[in-house]
Amino acid sequence: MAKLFRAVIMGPPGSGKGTISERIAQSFGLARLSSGDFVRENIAANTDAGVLAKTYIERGLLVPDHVMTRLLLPRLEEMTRHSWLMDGFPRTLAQAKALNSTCDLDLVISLNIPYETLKERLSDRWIHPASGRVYNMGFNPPHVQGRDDISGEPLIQHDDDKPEALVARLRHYKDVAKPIIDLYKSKGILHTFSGTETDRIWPYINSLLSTKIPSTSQTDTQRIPMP
Ligand SMILES: Nc1ncnc2c1ncn2[C@@H]1O[C@H](COP(=O)(O)OP(=O)(O)OP(=O)(O)O)[C@@H](O)[C@H]1O
Ligand SMILES: Nc1nc2c(ncn2[C@H]2C[C@H](O)[C@@H](COP(=O)(O)OP(=O)(O)O)O2)c(=O)[nH]1
Repeated sequence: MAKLFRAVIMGPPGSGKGTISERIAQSFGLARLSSGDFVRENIAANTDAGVLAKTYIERGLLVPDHVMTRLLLPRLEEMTRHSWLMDGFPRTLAQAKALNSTCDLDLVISLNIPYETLKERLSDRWIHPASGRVYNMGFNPPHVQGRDDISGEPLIQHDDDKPEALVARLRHYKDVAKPIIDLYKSKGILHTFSGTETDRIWPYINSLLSTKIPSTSQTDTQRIPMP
């Protein structure tokens, strides 16, 4: 069996984590894991952690570390035979340390995107809440305006994607991400990509991963469902 590969993608809101994760999953056969999807699935399934998480999300807060780790780490432990890419976790140093004690990461991708670019993208971001599919009216519009391509269901916009909420979100990201980035830098696994366009960043990520994942089985591409 090819060596397993574990990676994390980090970046401020709107930096392209979801878009790039999708490309990586498709090109390299990694399972794509999203902490936001896990949270939403747990809320939908009414699990204890989901019920607790909902009380924070409804108030626009991050879910506390102990809830996130309780939710995610058991899932990662089940994935001993999968290569994966995680989007949205860790978001705090405590989460990074908890992840560290569960598995050895091979690589961390950090996206460094200018503020003006983030603002433009997020004001144009529409989401299909059930699947997490993301659209941008300029970059990747849905086939039918306001409707998800696969299900035909309505798309929504998050309140916290509005410009007035964005400054605070970005400041918060910078504060909490810095120690995590420093940690991964010191481990020698951090790779930072800067730019204003995903299509221009992607070839660099693609060629880096081509050197790191020479022969993963291409059969694992999937969004992992809840048990
Ligand atoms: N690692 C985490 N730690 C704490 N809360 C989390 C974490 N991941 C997700 N959440 C909670 O779930 C919500 C949805 O997460 P998700 O990553 O889908 O969206 P987001 O916060 O809008 O991120 P982005 O804009 O960067 O895509 C978050 O706003 C937060 O409340
Ligand atoms: N105009 C433009 N929009 C882009 C580009 N890359 C991604 N987008 C869009 C897709 C989304 O609507 C929005 C944010 O991207 P995302 O992948 O959801 O980011 P993230 O919040 O998961 O980090 O920006 C890009 O390169 N140009």
